[in-house]
Amino acid sequence: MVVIHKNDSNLWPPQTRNQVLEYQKWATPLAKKLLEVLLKGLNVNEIDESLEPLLMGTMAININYYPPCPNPSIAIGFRRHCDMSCITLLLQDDTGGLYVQGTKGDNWIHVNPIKGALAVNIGNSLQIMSNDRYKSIEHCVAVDSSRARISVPLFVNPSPDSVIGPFPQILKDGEKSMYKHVLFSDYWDHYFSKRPSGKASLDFAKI
Ligand SMILES: O=C(O)CCC(=O)C(=O)O
Ligand SMILES: [Fe+2]
Repeated sequence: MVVIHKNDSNLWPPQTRNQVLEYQKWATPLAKKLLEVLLKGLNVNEIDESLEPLLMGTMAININYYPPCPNPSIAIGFRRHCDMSCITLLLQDDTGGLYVQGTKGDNWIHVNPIKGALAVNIGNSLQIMSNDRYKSIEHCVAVDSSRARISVPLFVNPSPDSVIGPFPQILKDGEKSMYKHVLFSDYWDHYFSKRPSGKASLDFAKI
């Protein structure tokens, strides 16, 4: 697994660096457009220079490889979790194996791979900023007994020095804030040190 953000593109092995950077370049305006559509629903009409670091200040791309597993019933490819991002654009091959939690929280739904399509997940940061109007999606990955799988998530994250909390536009009419304002890098450190399962990863910011 390799992580890329603004200034560390040199960490990518030369064999994949150009393709990864090209993909990131292609996906950035798409991510912005998707965020703009989502933010319109929160009465935020434009992602201007002041909002850009908050919503998409850090882009990270992972390449996940899941080898075939002889006994999938006792193994997991990726444990249940919510991403820390605002949104995640997920490219997957045709093996399948990604499951998302249904809205009632009691059933797993398989995300069938569709050629040429990206799955778009809401992450914890957008749930916090939207004061729960948008819900981060809990997901996990099962392994296959005979086929390998590759997925390429692009995480659209706040910059580490962003302070995230519900947008003032949402709270202006007296709506109760569900979250405190937290420094994204503190939240990130907590998430990766404790690895909280599923939706419990929102507790750090909950009031
Ligand atoms: O492999 C996948 O489809 C999902 C991977 C994932 O959830 C992640 O990297 O956060
Ligand atoms: Fe994920």
